[in-house]
Order: sequence, then C-alpha cells, then structure tokens
Amino acid sequence: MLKAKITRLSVSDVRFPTSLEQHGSDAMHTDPDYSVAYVVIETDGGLKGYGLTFTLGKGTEIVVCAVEALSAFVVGTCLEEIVSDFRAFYRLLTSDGQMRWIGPEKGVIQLATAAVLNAVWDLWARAEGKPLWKLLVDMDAKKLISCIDFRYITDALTEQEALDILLKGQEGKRQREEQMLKEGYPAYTTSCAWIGYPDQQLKQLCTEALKDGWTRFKVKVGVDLQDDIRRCRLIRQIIGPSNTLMIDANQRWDVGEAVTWVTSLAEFQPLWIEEPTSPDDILGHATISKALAPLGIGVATGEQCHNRVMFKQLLQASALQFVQIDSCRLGSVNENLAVLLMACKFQVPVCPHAGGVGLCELVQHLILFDYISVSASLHNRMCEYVDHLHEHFKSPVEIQNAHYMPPKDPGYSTEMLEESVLQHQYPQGDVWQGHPGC
Ligand SMILES: C[C@H](O)[C@@H](O)[C@@H](O)[C@H](O)C(=O)O
Ligand SMILES: [Mg+2]
Repeated sequence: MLKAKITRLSVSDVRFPTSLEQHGSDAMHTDPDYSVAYVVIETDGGLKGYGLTFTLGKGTEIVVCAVEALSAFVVGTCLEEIVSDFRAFYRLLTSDGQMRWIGPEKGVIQLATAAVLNAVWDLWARAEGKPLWKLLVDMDAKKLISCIDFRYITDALTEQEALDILLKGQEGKRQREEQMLKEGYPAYTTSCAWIGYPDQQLKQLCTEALKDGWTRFKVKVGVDLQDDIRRCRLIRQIIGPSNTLMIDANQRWDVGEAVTWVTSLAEFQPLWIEEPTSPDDILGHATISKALAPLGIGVATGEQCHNRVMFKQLLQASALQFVQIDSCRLGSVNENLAVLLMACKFQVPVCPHAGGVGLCELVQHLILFDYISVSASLHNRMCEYVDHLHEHFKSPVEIQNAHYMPPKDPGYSTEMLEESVLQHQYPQGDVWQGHPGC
C-alpha cells in the first residue's frame, strides 16, 4: 500500500449556506458560510486519501487555486517516499522558492498546505489500516519527530527535548488509551450562543444542551457590551454557578478595550476570553493575560495562529493560558505535532479549536494523541464541539455524554459523502441554484 503512486489530486470548492440562519456568526464574521477546499488524492493501487481545510464562503476559491498550485509536488510521488522523510516533504511544500513569497507558512498558502497534507495523512492512516490518532499513538517516537520541521523553534524546543517528552509519554500510555476508548475526551459546546442567535434561541439551546449532559459552554461576545452582559447573565442563570463558561470575541478589540470589556464581564466568571485582539499581536495578548490574571480569567487563542513560530512566541511571552490548535490553520499534523510538544514543555493546556466543516472530525485525532502520548493530563483541557454539518461525513464524530469517542475507521475522518460534495459544490451544486449572490 505504501508503495502506491499518487496519480491525481483534485480539489473542490464546497460551501454550506450557514449564514442564512446565523450559525457560526461572531463579532467579526457576521455572515459565515461554512466551507471547505476539499482534496482527494488518488493512487494507482486504488486507495484514496481525503483532505480539507476550513474556510468561509468567498475565500474558498482562492484556497482552491493555492491547492492546485501545490498539487504538482504530490502527483507522481509515492506515499512511502513522502513518509520516509516527511519533514523534507513538509519543507518542499512550504519552502518553494517562488510560492513561499505569498506566505511563508501563513495565510492562504498555509491553509492549502494543510488541505493537501491532511489528505496525505489520511492516506497514510488508511494504508496502515488505523484511525489517525492510533497511527500517531503507535508510531515510534523518532519517526514522529522526523515529521516535524524544527526550523525556527529550536530556541524553544529542541529535537532532543521533543523526543524526551515522547519517551516520558510512554509511561501509562496503554491505560490512557483504554480510558479514552471507554470514556472519550471531554468536550465543550459552542452551538448554543452564536452572536446572531436571539435570546429565546439561546435559552432553548442551552437548556437542551444541559439535558444532554453538557457542562461547558462558550458564548460569542464583542459587538455591544450591554448585549454581552445580558447574554452572559442569561446563560449563567441557566447553567448555574458550577458549570463552565467561556467567552469569545473573535479579535474584535484593541488591547486596552479588551481589558476593560472583559473586566465588565468578570462577574460571570468566564474561564477564558478567546481571541480578544488581533491574532498576530503577541505582546498585546501578553498584556491582556497579565491584566486579567487577577480576575481568574485566562486568554485563549490559536484558531487563526498560522504557524508554530507564532505559537512559540505566544508561549515564550506567557501571552496565552490555553493553546487552541487548529487542524487546518496550521500546516497539517506535522505542524500540530510541533505545537503540542511545545505546549507540553511550557505546561500550557491545549484546548483545540473545532466546529466549522470537519474541524471536529479532524482535531479529535490530534487531541487524543496529545492526551495518550504527550500531555497525559486532562486538567483544564477540553476540545471544542459544534453541532453542525457532521452528517456530510463518512465517519462523523461520535459524542457521548459530552465526550468525543475515539474514531475507529481507518484514516483522518476527512472523507465527505459524495452526494454532499456534489450538492454543495459552488456554484454548480443544487444547494446554490437560485441562491442570492450565486
Ligand atoms: C466563524 C466561526 O464560526 C468562528 O466564529 C468560530 O470558529 C469560533 O471562533 C469558535 O471558536 O468556534
Ligand atoms: Mg473562536
């Protein structure tokens, strides 16, 4: 299987009209149409790999272009060649002498890298007949390290330190794997309180979620302080004092404004404020973290943190208290491994970003690996869950009692139903016929 040659890469622009009902809306993305650049790689042995990156509506066509530009690196190689030196292959994609100019390792080209490499990881896991998390958990530590590009992060984490973390993680690994298979990984929900939802909907969704066993809830904030106070009060009243509340501003504020605004919401005892300001402002995040620490509120960020170098600086500057890795924003599993290992060294909990289209399906693999092989801790840790669009996946996430149950099917849970892809392809899919703007 590993010797199979990659003969073709195709990419589709797949969009869902989620903005119609305000699903996914936040202070900065008020009309998100959840979308993916969806990649399929074919091999001469018949095995296929599926990959995607999450985007919003119009942005998708640009990501599709970037994936097409990268496809030449993949077609004609074989899986064995790629995984025998995955670090080199990652660099090939991210360091091309001409294309790196539009990155490097950031923005559209990095999203495209994620889509392509997610398909390669899916192919690898399928070739080994394992779900991706299990492929990672069973992989020899040196082999795992060989997938990571350490360039630019050795001042924070050396290869030897990374190896030591993985070797330490061997202790108790089997028990943790069994525990995950039995109990699953703890999750929180964002589905109840998108910014465009009216109070009545918020109340109803929150009440239902509580009944379904959810204990941790995230609320969108940042447009109007009085609205935020009202919404947070409402949710606190419904969930009670002992359940967990998080707030997310999606980069709405300046640094000083963030501190004042969040201080006004402190009475609702949020565990964290997520993306208070520009995702690129490391020192700004550090200032906010310092100011909010006495209130017991941490800073969470990462869904738009585009590479390991940014995470390195956020960690070095004590600018975040929760690391939100993203399976499609960072350069696939390779770069996520680097961030998980750095977070472990800096002892900052990882609470992945999920939701969108397929992000829950993908990131569950990474956080399972993190618990079983790296962090060995569940303290202050949980993975985001959003209850949209799972029905379009061949192996959708399974949530039991607010926990992610480890996927069993081989691969990275990235394959979408053919019918769903056809119907939602933009602009020709049935869903988009007669839709305004199409
Ligand atoms: C546009 C999206 O729905 C975002 O609002 C969403 O990813 C969010 O920031 C989250 O944390 O889930
Ligand atoms: Mg967020």
